[in-house]
Amino acid sequence: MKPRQRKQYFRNMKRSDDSEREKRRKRRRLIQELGEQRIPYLSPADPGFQELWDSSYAGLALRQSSALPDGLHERVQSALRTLQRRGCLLRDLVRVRDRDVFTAVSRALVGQPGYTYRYLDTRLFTIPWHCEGEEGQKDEKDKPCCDSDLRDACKALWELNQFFCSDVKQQTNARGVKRSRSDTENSEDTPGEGMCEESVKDRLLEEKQEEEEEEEEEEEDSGQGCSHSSPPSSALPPDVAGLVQFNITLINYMDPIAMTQLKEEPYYGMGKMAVGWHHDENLVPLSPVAVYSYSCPAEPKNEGVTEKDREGQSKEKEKQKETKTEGEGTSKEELKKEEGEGLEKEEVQKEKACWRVGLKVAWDIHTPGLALPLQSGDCYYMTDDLNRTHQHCVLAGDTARFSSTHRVVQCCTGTLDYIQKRSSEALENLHTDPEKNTKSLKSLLPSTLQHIEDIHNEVEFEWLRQYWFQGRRFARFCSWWTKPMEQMEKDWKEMEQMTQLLLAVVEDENTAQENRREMADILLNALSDRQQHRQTWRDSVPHRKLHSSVCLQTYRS
Ligand SMILES: O=C(O)CCC(=O)C(=O)O
Ligand SMILES: [Fe+2]
Repeated sequence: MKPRQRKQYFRNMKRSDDSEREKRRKRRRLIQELGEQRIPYLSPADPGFQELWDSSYAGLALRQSSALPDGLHERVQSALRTLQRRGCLLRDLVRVRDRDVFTAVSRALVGQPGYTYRYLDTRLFTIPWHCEGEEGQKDEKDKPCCDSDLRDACKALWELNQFFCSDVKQQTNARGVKRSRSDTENSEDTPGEGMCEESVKDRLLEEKQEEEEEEEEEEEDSGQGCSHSSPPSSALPPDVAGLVQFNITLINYMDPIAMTQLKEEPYYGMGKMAVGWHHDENLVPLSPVAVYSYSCPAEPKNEGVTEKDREGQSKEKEKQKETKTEGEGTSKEELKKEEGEGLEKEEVQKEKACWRVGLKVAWDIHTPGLALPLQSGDCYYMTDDLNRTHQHCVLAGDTARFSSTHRVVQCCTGTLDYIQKRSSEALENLHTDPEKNTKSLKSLLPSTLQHIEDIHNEVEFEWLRQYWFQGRRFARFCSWWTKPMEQMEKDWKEMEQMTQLLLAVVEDENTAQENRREMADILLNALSDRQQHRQTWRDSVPHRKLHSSVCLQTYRS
């Protein structure tokens, strides 16, 4: 295991409960002291919105639904509904601030066969998408891994992905030209700068944000950091061939009627959040993200409730209006003023009925935030270094909504291909005597032994355990991962044997004293690391069991 990975594995455990408690206490105090203060944010109806976008959010591009061919909308929307109907979308159990929490949105990962995406300590496994003309990905028995319904759905998402690959590139090029022209014409004034006066409260706010971001950044730093000495091809800039190569899409779905516990956006007062402030993790540096947004009526079971609720709400509003205008002793001016305020409120209400993406500059409380409403079928792109320098959140509207978020994931340690190669590297050190049917270790070189134990941990914690709890949930409708993961479990069992063999060597008094000590050190380190990490998994097993309703195989641990 690379030192960095090791650090990541045990990061959570090293933090003492005390410091966690202290942090929580501090956060609560800051929120209290902040009171009602909010940082301004702009929406399209606000003056200065476009200027703010151009100056502080230039990496963001909106593609209205009309930019996509009609047929594509139909196929993609039907695909998203299929994923939902087939039960492929599930709330993820992720780790935030040392706690296991469910995401408010339900998700599925679709993408290149054999790819995974790791976020917030959870590794998702792709449902493979299918390219044009291809019969579909086959599993090991040469059978299609999904039925035709799902195959078509994944194909539509692949088609959308193709569209994004070329369109993002064009958009970026076009904007680049526009920007380099305007750079020479415009001054560098940032509208809105100084809008928020410095005060003690600002300072507190800043501290609060920094603290939260620190945690988010830390998450971002986790996972598949590619620290290989020579960069693998996947770490190269994403558009070396002149084309952006999105390799996966993370699908999101949420029906706000069914989710009553949504958090309020805390800094700007933007409204209820379906996804809190974050940077997207584990992407190739500077690669873009393309998002398709589809707001739709809620699923049939919820539809009645939704309609009824809305009807009720608007009747209530009407009633309130009536009583007010009829109110005696109200002067004309007062009426006008109230009407004006009412309009303003209604605008805000209308705006909040729509799903929006929120953006803010990271580490900054002076630049106003940006809230961009998304009509059904609209897309937006986050390009250049927007994802690094800014954070985004998703603000829930009134209807249910899907999004398909296309990314270029850092895949140097995240593909099946990669981990299979690592496994074989480790197993090369196992020698089987065909006659006596006994096994032994070929090399006892400390660096080799260390390398093998690292792989052993990686296979167990980054893949097998993740798969049993997260990936296996879709085995009932897609068999792509079933066989390779069974094989991986077999490999892992051999690695367990190798650890036993090493233990025997260390315990054998005939082994040279000097080597024995060194080997014992390596073994002890590896085993205590493994032990700690298994404990962490054991601690979160009850939640994960509930979540996946998958009975864990009697898994040795
Ligand atoms: O749904 C969206 O618009 C974006 C979702 C998002 O930020 C994410 O999945 O990381
Ligand atoms: Fe995101």
